[in-house]
Amino acid sequence: MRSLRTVSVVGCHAEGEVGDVIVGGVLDAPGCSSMYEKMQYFWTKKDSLRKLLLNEPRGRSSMNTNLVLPPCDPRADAGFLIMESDEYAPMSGSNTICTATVLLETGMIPMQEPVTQFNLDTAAGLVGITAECEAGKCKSVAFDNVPSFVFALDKQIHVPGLGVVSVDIAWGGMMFALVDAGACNLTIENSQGPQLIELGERIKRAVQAQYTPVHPENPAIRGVSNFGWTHPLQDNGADGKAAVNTVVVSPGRFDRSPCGTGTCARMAVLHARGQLQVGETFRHKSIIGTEFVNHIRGTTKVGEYDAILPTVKGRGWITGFKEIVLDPTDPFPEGFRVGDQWHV
Ligand SMILES: O=C(O)[C@H]1NCC[C@@H]1O
Repeated sequence: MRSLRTVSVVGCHAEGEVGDVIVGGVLDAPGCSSMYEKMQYFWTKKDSLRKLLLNEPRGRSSMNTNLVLPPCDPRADAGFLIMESDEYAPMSGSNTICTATVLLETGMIPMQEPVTQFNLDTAAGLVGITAECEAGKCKSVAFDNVPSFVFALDKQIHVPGLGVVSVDIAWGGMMFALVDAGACNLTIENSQGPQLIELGERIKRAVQAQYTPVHPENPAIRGVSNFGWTHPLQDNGADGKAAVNTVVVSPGRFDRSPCGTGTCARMAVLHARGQLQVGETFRHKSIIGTEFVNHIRGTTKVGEYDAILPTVKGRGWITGFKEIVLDPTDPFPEGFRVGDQWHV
């Protein structure tokens, strides 16, 4: 067998969402002073790597791959970049949990039981990790995400073929448009999958055409890229507050996890509406019934915006160890997408 390149990958999922982790075979981005610059380097100069790994036949529509790199922030123990099907994400919750789990369980970051704490550098900023560890297993990963905030509540968006829809727009490490599923006569369940996907993508495109949020600290981060369907918040007393959601990840498939960045965007919206206070437990559930357990640590400001400091906790599991290769005669060096599985 011949190979143009070999990439070492540890397979992983967090609460159902695949977040494989590249641990070897890819060199660092040269001359960058931030993870955001490294992200831009890979996106503009090395994007064939993302396509090779995420498109078929090596990938599938519902997966992500993370690239571990040296950090730029001296406070961080490692850096990583997040590759998704249609973009590099500045930050991602499920991918942070996968990356932290792999770093600890492969020994790239020394595991200390019962708790290991370290920092990861991301394109959105520094993220603090607190991992519960026992007998060599990383049992849970809590991450202190970047400050999250609301751009607009109840933004009235005209959606072709549907009419006016009320949309909340918030940053949680990615830009989200959030819509109450009930307001569109939908329920978050697999039997309504096709409608949730089609309408979610349609509303997202309408938002993109009518409103462009810009991150005040990095104006290059602009525009909504993710759409989330929400169910109303439930108050379960001593067990905390809870809600079901599903995020439609581009180009049109469900996040299998409760979506960490979407969870932070939702907590920012709930806090802005007075429905979730600092310190209260918020259990966010996915379409497959998995859960992130979350809270707001405090509040701050980002530019002119009132922001929350969110913490998200979930679990990751290693699924395998793979050597990805590219034979020089393979006719699909950047893979391909097919209309049965991909919204092409
Ligand atoms: O947990 C999250 O934030 C994400 N999961 C896949 C898509 C989002 O990046």
